[in-house]
Amino acid sequence: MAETALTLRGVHKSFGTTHAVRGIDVEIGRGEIVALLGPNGSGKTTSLDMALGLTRPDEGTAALFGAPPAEAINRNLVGVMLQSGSLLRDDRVGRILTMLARIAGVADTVPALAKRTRIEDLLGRYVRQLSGGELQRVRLAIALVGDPELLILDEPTAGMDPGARREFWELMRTEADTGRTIVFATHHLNEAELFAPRTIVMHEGRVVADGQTSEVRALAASQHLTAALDAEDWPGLRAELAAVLGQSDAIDYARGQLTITGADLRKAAIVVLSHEAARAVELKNSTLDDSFALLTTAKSA
Ligand SMILES: Nc1ncnc2c1ncn2[C@@H]1O[C@H](COP(=O)(O)OP(=O)(O)OP(=O)(O)O)[C@@H](O)[C@H]1O
Repeated sequence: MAETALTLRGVHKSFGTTHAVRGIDVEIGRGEIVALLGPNGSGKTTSLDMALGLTRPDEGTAALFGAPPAEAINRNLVGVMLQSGSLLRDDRVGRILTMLARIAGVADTVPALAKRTRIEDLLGRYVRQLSGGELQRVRLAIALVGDPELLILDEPTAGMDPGARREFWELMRTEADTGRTIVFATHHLNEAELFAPRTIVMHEGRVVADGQTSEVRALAASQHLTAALDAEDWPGLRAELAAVLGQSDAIDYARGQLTITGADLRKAAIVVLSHEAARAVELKNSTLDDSFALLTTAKSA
């Protein structure tokens, strides 16, 4: 079998006037765990749908294990947990799983699968009786029915509280340890950091970063420097700062408050600290979400 689990080559997709995916190239090797990160509407779902053959690209090609997506899916190589697609509310969890396992020819594996995904006590429940977190665990079990090589998850923890989210990633860790390839879309940088060695960042239909999650994180790392300053002191300090700030650093002064954002503001901090008029000087590292915003806006500018 091909060493590459998922390939998107030069894919574009438009919906009417919305150019949702603008020529992306992605190759994911077997056994990799990859986070697909991006804000709402950045093209994550459309890209995964194209990889799965659910949406046809306007241009470019998609392949799973070197073959057309439908072929890999028919061979039970792929398990999916999509945002769309609901389960029959008036059916019992156990019946749904058994039915799907029978179709896949693995009916005898349901008890072990239920144990692994911690849904044993849910098997007798109706789908309509499940909480959001329970439903997602059931959907994960369904994705795992055919013991797929590749697991594709589109925002699997959407709507979960922090406890359910933590439990979900614990389950996923067990699945990852079996050597499965896992690709998941998320809005949460911390999920990428905790779980995926590789992160692909999408913004406005393009890949704006692709690499080791720690590198992507470092690329986006930023600092914020804030200080209080009277308006008459601002021109003098601005002149001093001009000598130490880089082109990509953003500087703003309004209503007595100075704010600077940049990758490394240590020199600027020394300048501001040594300026007598500046008060309440603070230098902070950005939060993960700040970094993400900086990364995506910087690339689209
Ligand atoms: N079937 C569709 N018809 C019309 N527009 C669509 C359709 N599917 C997606 N779009 C548009 O394409 C763009 C990309 O959407 P997509 O769902 O791929 O983004 P996303 O990154 O997965 O977003 P989210 O994080 O909100 O799920 C958006 O502007 C969206 O409104």
